Amino acid sequence: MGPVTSSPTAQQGGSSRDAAQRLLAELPPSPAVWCSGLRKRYRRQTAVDEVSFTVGRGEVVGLLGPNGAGKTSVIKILLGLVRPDEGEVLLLGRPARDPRARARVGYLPELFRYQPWLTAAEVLALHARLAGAAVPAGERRECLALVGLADRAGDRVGGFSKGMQQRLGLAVALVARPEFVVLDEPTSALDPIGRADVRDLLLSLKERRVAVLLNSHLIGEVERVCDRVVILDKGRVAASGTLPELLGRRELRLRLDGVTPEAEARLAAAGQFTSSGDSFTVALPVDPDPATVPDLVADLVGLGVRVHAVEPGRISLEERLLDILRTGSEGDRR
Ligand SMILES: Nc1ncnc2c1ncn2[C@@H]1O[C@H](COP(=O)(O)OP(=O)(O)OP(=O)(O)O)[C@@H](O)[C@H]1O
Repeated sequence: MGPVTSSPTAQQGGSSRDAAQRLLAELPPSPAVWCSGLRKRYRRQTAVDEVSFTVGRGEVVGLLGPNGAGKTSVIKILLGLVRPDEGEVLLLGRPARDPRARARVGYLPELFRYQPWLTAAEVLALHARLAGAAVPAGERRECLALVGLADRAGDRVGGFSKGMQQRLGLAVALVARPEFVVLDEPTSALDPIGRADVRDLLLSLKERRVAVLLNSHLIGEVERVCDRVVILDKGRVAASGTLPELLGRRELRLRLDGVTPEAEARLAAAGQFTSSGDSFTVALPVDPDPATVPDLVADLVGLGVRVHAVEPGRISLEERLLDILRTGSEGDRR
């Protein structure tokens, strides 16, 4: 038999494989999470219903909703801990149950307990090993310092307060250099300083392009750190979008007396309004014409209304959330 030479077809195969690999390398990385059409029922209880959303790389997304809305169920499905009845999940571009994807994900569960006989440093070492990551001891110490537990590294977890255990949980979620971090109520046991620390920590993760999914009932916290919000209600996505998209609606708060039916019609022409006693709130378009407010006030005065106060404002995420949950849907639902 003569020497083995690669045939032109094999060379072509090789070069097209190289070209395909180059093309793949140039593609933007897959999102941290992509999920579509998730459904989960527990007996007669629908916990998750047609849920689809994405968390991009480096994005901080807030998952909001009332008790029982399905937030933890969605998180468990995304992490491959609960199998959905329907729907698909890709975690860092791989199926959620793929250990290679899960090794790159940090998770702080809502309810957790670490082995009380281990020290904080041992818990971190254990979790780094479980994730298959070779994290040097110095880096593990830094991780404890990041959550304010530097001086408790050698203490047994059984003697930790609830807040200290939650701080340790955060360190566990971060120790294996994750690309995606899921935090289920990370500040429920923390004091105000601890909450501020977590806020700084989330901002530093954002800077490092680590994606975060944050489930929290502390709406102000979500409003400060999240790029985007997904609101769940009765297992469904009631609304989602960036904060400017969700809070885009501007409001005008007025204190008026002598409001006649004509004046009410004029208010309604400016935007949908609600009233309580002498307080009127008009929902303005996202980008109102600069003349909208002075024209409205001039017309109201012309109609004999006495204008005591005019206060422009933007609604808070909390108000928007309550609005969405009370009306059960959202006008500009995405
Ligand atoms: N393992 C389970 N077995 C039976 N029902 C479950 C289970 N897990 C969740 N559920 C039900 O699914 C629904 C959604 O629960 P889930 O814990 O996902 O809500 P949540 O939005 O995280 O609530 P909370 O804000 O109170 O933590 C609830 O009605 C709950 O009772």
